[in-house]
Amino acid sequence: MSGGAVSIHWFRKGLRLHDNAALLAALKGAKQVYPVFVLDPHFAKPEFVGVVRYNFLLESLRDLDKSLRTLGSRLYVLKGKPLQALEEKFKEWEVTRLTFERDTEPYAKLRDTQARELAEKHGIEVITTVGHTLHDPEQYIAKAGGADKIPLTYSSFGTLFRRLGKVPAALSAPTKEDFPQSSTLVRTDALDDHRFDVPSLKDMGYEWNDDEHEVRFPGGETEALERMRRHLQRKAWIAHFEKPKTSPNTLEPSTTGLSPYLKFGCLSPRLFYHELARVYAEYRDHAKPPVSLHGQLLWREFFHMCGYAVKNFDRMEGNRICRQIDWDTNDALLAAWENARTGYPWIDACMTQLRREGWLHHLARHAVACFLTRGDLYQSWEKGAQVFDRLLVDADWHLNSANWMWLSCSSFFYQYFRVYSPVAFGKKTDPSGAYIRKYLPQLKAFPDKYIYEPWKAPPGVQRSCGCIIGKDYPEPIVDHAEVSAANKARIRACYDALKQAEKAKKTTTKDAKSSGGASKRSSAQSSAKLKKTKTASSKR
Ligand SMILES: Cc1cc2nc3c(=O)[nH]c(=O)nc-3n(C[C@H](O)[C@H](O)[C@H](O)COP(=O)(O)OP(=O)(O)OC[C@H]3O[C@@H](n4cnc5c(N)ncnc54)[C@H](O)[C@@H]3O)c2cc1C
Repeated sequence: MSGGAVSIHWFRKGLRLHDNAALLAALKGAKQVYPVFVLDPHFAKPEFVGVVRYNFLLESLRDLDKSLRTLGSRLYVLKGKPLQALEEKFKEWEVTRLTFERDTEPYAKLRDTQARELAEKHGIEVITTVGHTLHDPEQYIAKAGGADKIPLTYSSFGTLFRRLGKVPAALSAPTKEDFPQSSTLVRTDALDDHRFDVPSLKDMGYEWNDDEHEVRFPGGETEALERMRRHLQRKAWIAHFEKPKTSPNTLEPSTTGLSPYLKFGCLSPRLFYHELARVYAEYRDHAKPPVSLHGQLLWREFFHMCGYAVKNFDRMEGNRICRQIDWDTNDALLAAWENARTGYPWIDACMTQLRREGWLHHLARHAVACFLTRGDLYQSWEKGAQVFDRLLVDADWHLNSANWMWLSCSSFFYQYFRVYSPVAFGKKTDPSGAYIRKYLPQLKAFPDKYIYEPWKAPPGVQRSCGCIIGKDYPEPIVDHAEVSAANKARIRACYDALKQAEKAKKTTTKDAKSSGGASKRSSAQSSAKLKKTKTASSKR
């Protein structure tokens, strides 16, 4: 074949054709383009990635393949370790250009550096772009003056965000015409080569059980765009959306439900941002951050920046912004929480929805995260984040870690004395417990009066409801009033100890300075720093 590049566009996140700068770079002046996704069987394990999310991924790949075929191309799904799989194809396909969207998680950053080195060793040009966030996380850091100077409150992040200027416009998807000589881009035999087809769940070692799981969010760009457009048609709803006013226990999501699509990049955050702006332009009194939908995208942006800039963001140790708290370790309590066996119907219904659908409303996430950590069970937020990371269809390393730190009062939010009640919280928006009745059918016959506290129902009522507490459904695993009071005292003691340590450090530094030898070493304990920071808004 004569002149022009032979490109691999490597899809990882960014599973879309619209607003895909790296894909467009692959197409530019190319004589051949291979859109590739590498499935690493190492991660295709229910203990790492739950079946609901894996199914979403495969559906998204199928959708991508279908869309590419309408352009005369296809998706090439390779299996194996990404670097090995790519290197094989570099040689076989005589590749001259590799393009991909930059990824910001620690594992992905290392993988991408190695991929770049490997490609360059083969003399392959590498083009990377940013498309998973509104702005490049590097730009925030540069503007802030370094990774250790990034803002750690939402309001100061808002200032930094504005200093970066306009959010870049979303790019259009390539059309058939953008694929130069599209009919020759892909050898026709490759279109029928089933070696590269998207595998089934079963092929990847997963079992789907209709009794246990439900597809609430079908994967793919097509579905993402349709969902976004459906929401955008409800202009007044978009314009006046205020997150704290949405309900955590409606039977259909009361928020957009776009998180799985943003997580996998089936939907460009820039496209969503600009589409929202068009609606806002029609309403003078539209809602504003932090509670508006733009505000939600800014939370996403803020936490992505933090996760990118702060080392060990997904753990307590060595994480400079995470307060060190003396969490307990009790596997039985953790298992009861994870398996919806706490005896608190509101908490157990949420955990059932999570396992079944891979999704929970934000405030339901608040409720179960608070319950596991500072509220009731006093287990480490890291353990809870790991469970979420496995079960959520929208599991996102940055957002999950950040929100768990928030809810456990380890970072961003410090009002440890404000604890959610596992009884009263859900009742506020769903007094008759329709949500509990859906996810915990064993309780469905209980009168409204007892649905949040079935252990209070007299034995005769329990018998007539066909559910004996302690036999058919657990007794409450802890006494909320008792443990939450004790936990508040424990967190307060941790905060006080950290304050003392900070004070002592300051005195030592002052003494060292006055004796002429100021220590510049910033200890890992600066993670415990108790600056009088303005508490970030709890309205989100
Ligand atoms: C303990 C805990 C863990 C969480 N883990 C994740 C996670 O792994 N992945 C994830 O996408 N979200 C996570 N969230 C944030 C939030 O709950 C979800 O983004 C939201 O519920 C998704 O529903 P939605 O798309 O309808 O949100 P909408 O309210 O419609 O918001 C639109 C988009 O804004 C972003 N967004 C909204 N709220 C937040 C937030 N608090 N932080 C960051 N971004 C936000 C999401 O991308 C969301 O899709 C977590 C929250 C908590 C409390």
